Amino acid sequence: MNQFNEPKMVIGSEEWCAFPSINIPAVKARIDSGAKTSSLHAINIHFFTRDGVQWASFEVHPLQENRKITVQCEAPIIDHRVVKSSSGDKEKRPVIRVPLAIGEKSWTIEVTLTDRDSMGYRMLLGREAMNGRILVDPEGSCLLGDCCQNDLANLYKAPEMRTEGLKIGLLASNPDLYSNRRIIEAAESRGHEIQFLNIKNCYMKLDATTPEIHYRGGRLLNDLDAIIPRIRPSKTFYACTLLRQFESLGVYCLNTSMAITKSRDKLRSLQLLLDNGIQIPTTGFANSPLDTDDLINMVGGAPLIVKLLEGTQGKGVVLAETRKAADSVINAFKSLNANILVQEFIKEASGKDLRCFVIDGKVVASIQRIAAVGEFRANIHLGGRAELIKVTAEEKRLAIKAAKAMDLKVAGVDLIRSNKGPLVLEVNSSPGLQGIETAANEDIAVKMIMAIEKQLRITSE
Ligand SMILES: Nc1ncnc2c1ncn2[C@@H]1O[C@H](COP(=O)(O)OP(=O)(O)OP(=O)(O)O)[C@@H](O)[C@H]1O
Ligand SMILES: [Mg+2]
Ligand SMILES: [Mg+2]
Repeated sequence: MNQFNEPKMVIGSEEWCAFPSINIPAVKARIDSGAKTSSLHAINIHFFTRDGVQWASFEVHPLQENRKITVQCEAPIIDHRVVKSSSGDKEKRPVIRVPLAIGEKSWTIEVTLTDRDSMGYRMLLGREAMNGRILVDPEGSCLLGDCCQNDLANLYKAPEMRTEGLKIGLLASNPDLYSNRRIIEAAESRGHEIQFLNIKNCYMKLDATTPEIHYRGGRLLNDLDAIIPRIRPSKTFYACTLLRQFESLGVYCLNTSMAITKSRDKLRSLQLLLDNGIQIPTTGFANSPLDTDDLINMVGGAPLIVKLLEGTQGKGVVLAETRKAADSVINAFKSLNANILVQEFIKEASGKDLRCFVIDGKVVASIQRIAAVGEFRANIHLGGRAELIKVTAEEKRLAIKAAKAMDLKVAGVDLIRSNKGPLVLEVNSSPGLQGIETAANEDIAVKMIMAIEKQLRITSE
């Protein structure tokens, strides 16, 4: 018996509960008597005043691994508390007081609001909320009843739970490109509705309460489930701004703005690769032509590679065979105010490199690119040819690690085989499909669509 003159309820280590007053009919909570406070996954928290009291509006994705179902909530804020998370980080969080429904019972508890997206559970029930009412059987799970997919579909309205029939936007510049045509085909073949969104025709309204994205002519782009960004380098800045807007509207972006920004900055991405223990060719970078001499020494002298930071398709990559040539090329670029990096030349690669296509932490296809005769750059656009290759386990691991270092869900990782082992040259966030689909005979576009389906699927686990 407890102070309420009722027997205590026995619950397991995870249970379904609900917050009816904020329209959350079901959320699976991790029961953790080791934690003092309870917390609920909340994003886009905005504070406002109502009748002289501080309130917050926030969004909850109540189901694990599902960002598609969003509940819009509002509640008065009773406090802001510093909470130490399980990882030891301190965070100041708003606190709300809401009735918790669990099993047949309901009582009011205090809950802190925080972004728990990276955690397994959308809610954590701590001991303060359980005091006097609950006994925990750590071996048990969902002792008060489980919720199956059907229950959840009913609770959160069935049409929103489908993983077919997603509305996908392909954010790119040219609908006729092979890669874009293939992505559109693949999405349609899997029963989704996909629309081509030309980056230059999208514009946005920044506003705390009603942020929006419009398409030329005024059409509101507000009901998309996912965006596939395919962004050419020259459009990175504007397209990433658009992507951030989509992200803040809760639209799932196959590659995030943050990941694309990281990988597009050649120097930053090389630094990030090194930070993650990934080998790259020795690289030098300097601001002033006065340091050219030492810069050349740093990468082991000539022959060496000079790369324009904004280059792509191999266009800004130059091989300087002698020290004199290196010196003049570097100084010529500098005098044009071009940003360059200088890199050790991996001669033993003999004009070959590897492209590993990574989707969702797996290498789905790999090709070897072989430079045209008399050329050291293996780019297909420069006459290189692609052939299927079986990459080693180490190379696969390296490619996966490199994509992860950039947080890219979809990445084309370029590797080069050196005497020191495989080195990463770069990580591309919008890797082309033509060369690799043809050589590897794989439907990579469909795999990209399936990664979205997986992300937006509903799980009751
Ligand atoms: N340090 C190096 N040593 C030897 N060869 C290199 C080196 N760096 C680049 N290359 C060759 O030049 C090609 C182009 O270089 P890189 O990939 O860095 O440039 P890019 O312009 O970004 O090309 P893209 O983004 O289209 O793949 C590589 O695919 C590789 O074949
Ligand atoms: Mg590149
Ligand atoms: Mg490349």
